[in-house]
Amino acid sequence: MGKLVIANWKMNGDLNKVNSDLSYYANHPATNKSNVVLALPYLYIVWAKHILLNNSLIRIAAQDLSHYRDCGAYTGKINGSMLKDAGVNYVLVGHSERRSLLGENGQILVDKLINAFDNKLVPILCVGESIFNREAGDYLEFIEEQLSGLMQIPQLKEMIIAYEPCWAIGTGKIPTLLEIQEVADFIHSYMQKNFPYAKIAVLYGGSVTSQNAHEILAIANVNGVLVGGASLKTADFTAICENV
Ligand SMILES: O=C(CO)COP(=O)(O)O
Repeated sequence: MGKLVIANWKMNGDLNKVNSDLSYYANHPATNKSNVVLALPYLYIVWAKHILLNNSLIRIAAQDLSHYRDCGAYTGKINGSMLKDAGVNYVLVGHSERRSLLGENGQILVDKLINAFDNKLVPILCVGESIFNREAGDYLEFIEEQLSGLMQIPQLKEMIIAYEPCWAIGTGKIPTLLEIQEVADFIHSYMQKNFPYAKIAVLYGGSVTSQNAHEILAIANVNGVLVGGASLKTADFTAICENV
């Protein structure tokens, strides 16, 4: 399996954009691949599957799921079984915007991950330090703490960890290649030590562009990229996908 390129549209786009961008990606050899994943707003997922039809290899991710595992009286929530039903393959969990804006952490994230595993979705857990932890030099301890909830998940099998330093998201600032490699190596060895039976991929995210994607994707232990802003422009996202 080649390296993954995952677009996180966040709360952007409309039906016109879904129609035009996905038709374009489905017909472009650089993007019509099973290692290209689009994380769309919930509302557009079923329609996106319709546009992609059966002949497209592109996979769909959701940007979140409920921490309530059963269906029921949870107004506004979306369960893992509904995502599976809609043809979703992957789901983001614990994106730093949700951690900081909505206070998501700890048990809520563990429950979301269990909801994903129980429904055969591959979760993409986002981790990453603030600028304070980076400057204080305790960023690896911080990330280890963010990973520690995984110990509560016996059904952990296949999952993706996205290293997204908060200070690199939407800022145009990006760690050096050695800094990315250090954290990717750290995450791989943590997962190998604690979950030797699991299939793990580690991604980098934060100010990935068509200019820097090539060298980031060349780092051995980086198994792909998670792209925010640059994934909203079809030419830029296609250029990033041309690197894998
Ligand atoms: O948060 C991100 C992807 O999940 C990264 O966003 P940017 O690529 O806009 O920095």
